[in-house]
Amino acid sequence: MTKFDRTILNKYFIMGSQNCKRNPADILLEAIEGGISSFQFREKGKGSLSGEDKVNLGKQLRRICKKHQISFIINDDIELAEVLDVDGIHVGQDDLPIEEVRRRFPDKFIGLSISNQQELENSSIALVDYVGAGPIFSTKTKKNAKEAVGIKWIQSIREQYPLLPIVGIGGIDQVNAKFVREAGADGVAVISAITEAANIHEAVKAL
Ligand SMILES: Cc1ncc(COP(=O)(O)OP(=O)(O)O)c(N)n1
Ligand SMILES: Cc1ncsc1CCOP(=O)(O)O
Ligand SMILES: [Mg+2]
Repeated sequence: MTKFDRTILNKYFIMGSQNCKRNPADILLEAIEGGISSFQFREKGKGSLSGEDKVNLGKQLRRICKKHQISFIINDDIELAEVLDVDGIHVGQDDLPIEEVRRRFPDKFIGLSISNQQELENSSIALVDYVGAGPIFSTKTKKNAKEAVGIKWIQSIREQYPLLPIVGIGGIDQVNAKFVREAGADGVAVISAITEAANIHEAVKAL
């Protein structure tokens, strides 16, 4: 049983090998040293690994997170959630329905992507531990990402759900992160602001 604590959303690092110009394990270690609060393994999109290679990388990154007591969240891949004994699972609107994820994983924490009011109204928010709100700003990292919704989307969710843990995602960097938090988010979820940084320790600290 992994107890969910909203502070893990503070600096939520997301990465797969397709985001890395060098060894993913080294990047994750440096990000942990810099002060990330959680990690999502998102092996997805052009250049990503599959099959045994994906599992092996997942195991390596899982071990690193366990050693440093950093929450490990799997993106989309329910089968790998079991193999890697993850702490949490993140799914979006086009993934396995949240009711099914909760039924299969009563004791893990679950995050759900919410990009607009319709998705918010049609989702069983009571079943999730947190929501990923975005894309807040435009992103070059995810092809076919939805339209950027701006920080007003965070304000809107916060008004409707005063206690719901929220993490902003999409185009967030060291300059705009503070606006996301000021709008009511518990934290920021980032890929390129860390993976593309020349100095990963400094990049995480500055978020
Ligand atoms: C924290 C967080 N928020 C949102 C997402 C996006 O999830 P989804 O909409 O399912 O898109 P993919 O990441 O699966 O391409 C996320 N991964 N993490
Ligand atoms: C996975 C995902 N979901 C919405 S935007 C996004 C990509 C975020 O990447 P970046 O932090 O580099 O904009
Ligand atoms: Mg998904």
